[in-house]
Amino acid sequence: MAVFTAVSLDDLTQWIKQFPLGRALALQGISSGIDNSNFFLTTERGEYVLTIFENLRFEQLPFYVQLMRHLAERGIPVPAPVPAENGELVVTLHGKPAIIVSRLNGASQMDPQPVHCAEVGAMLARMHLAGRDFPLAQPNLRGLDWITATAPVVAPHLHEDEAALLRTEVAYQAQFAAGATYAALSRGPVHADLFRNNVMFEGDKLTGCFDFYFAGVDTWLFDVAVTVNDWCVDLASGRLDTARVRALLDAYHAARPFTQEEHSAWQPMLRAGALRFWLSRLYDLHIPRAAELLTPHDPTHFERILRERIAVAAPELPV
Ligand SMILES: Nc1ncnc2c1ncn2[C@@H]1O[C@H](COP(=O)(O)OP(=O)(O)OP(=O)(O)O)[C@@H](O)[C@H]1O
Ligand SMILES: N[C@@H](CCO)C(=O)O
Repeated sequence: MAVFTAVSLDDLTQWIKQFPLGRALALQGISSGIDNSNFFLTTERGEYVLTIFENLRFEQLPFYVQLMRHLAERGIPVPAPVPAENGELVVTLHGKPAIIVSRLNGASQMDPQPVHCAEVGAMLARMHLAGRDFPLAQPNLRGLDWITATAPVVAPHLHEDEAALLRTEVAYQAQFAAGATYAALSRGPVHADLFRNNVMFEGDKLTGCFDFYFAGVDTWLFDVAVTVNDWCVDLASGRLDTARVRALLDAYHAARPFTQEEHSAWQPMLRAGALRFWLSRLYDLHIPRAAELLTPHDPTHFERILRERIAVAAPELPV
């Protein structure tokens, strides 16, 4: 659980007046999530989510918040930010940037079947296409620059075989990213963290996705790889489940066909997606931040996935 910044209903009495939401009636800390402080907020107008940003700076937020607004306006089911009376989307709460967004219905599907993966694939492709005319640009802040800078910070905490894998994979990814295939990949705003716990379902129907605070401009294929590595994985072994992979990729491909370069880049991108989350989980485990309550995610899950993606050819992209 993570509520890094404590907030009470009393704290909101005056603060909420800058939003057209009436009085705040109830506030409940949300027990999942490791990056921001999140609260379910009930006001006289309805149900919302209040997020206080613990790590992102004020000037970094317009990208995420405007992207959510942009996508919501184009029919992608994402939380719509609520503007304050003065038009601002991001305001200050307890000295930190904060935002109120609409609350999505539904619940996470933590045991996804091909039908759910198809919904996710179709939505992801639509999201990529809807982001093409988004005017703001910010790099993926967990991209290769971050990976290259962070790996040496984490490496001293690792066993030698893990440190060696980390070094080798960072070098492999740096080399791949310098090549012509990588340069030819389609890119744009990507979610970059579209895990099971960031998507809502009602029955088999996807109702929305949230947690855009790792979004950035990167290759669309990286986003697909991150999504497949989570939605289509056998949790015990790290192997990909072919039926789920097929369902997700076919649905994506139907809305936004994969390119020739993307076929060549698929396996390296699956590795890149695994490396990114192995490293961030290692970082959170070995270099923790102060929090009232924090349960770090298990890094060995993504170490297993990375080793598996290096060793085993993934199902190919559809043609
Ligand atoms: N717009 C929303 N509608 C409904 N529920 C939401 C919404 N935003 C967040 N939540 C709930 O809050 C929880 C935490 O949110 P979120 O995943 O954004 O936090 P986080 O700290 O960025 O998490 P992490 O980075 O670990 O995924 C979610 O699991 C979900 O239950
Ligand atoms: N999805 C990430 C958490 C950060 O959002 C993980 O599973 O490591």
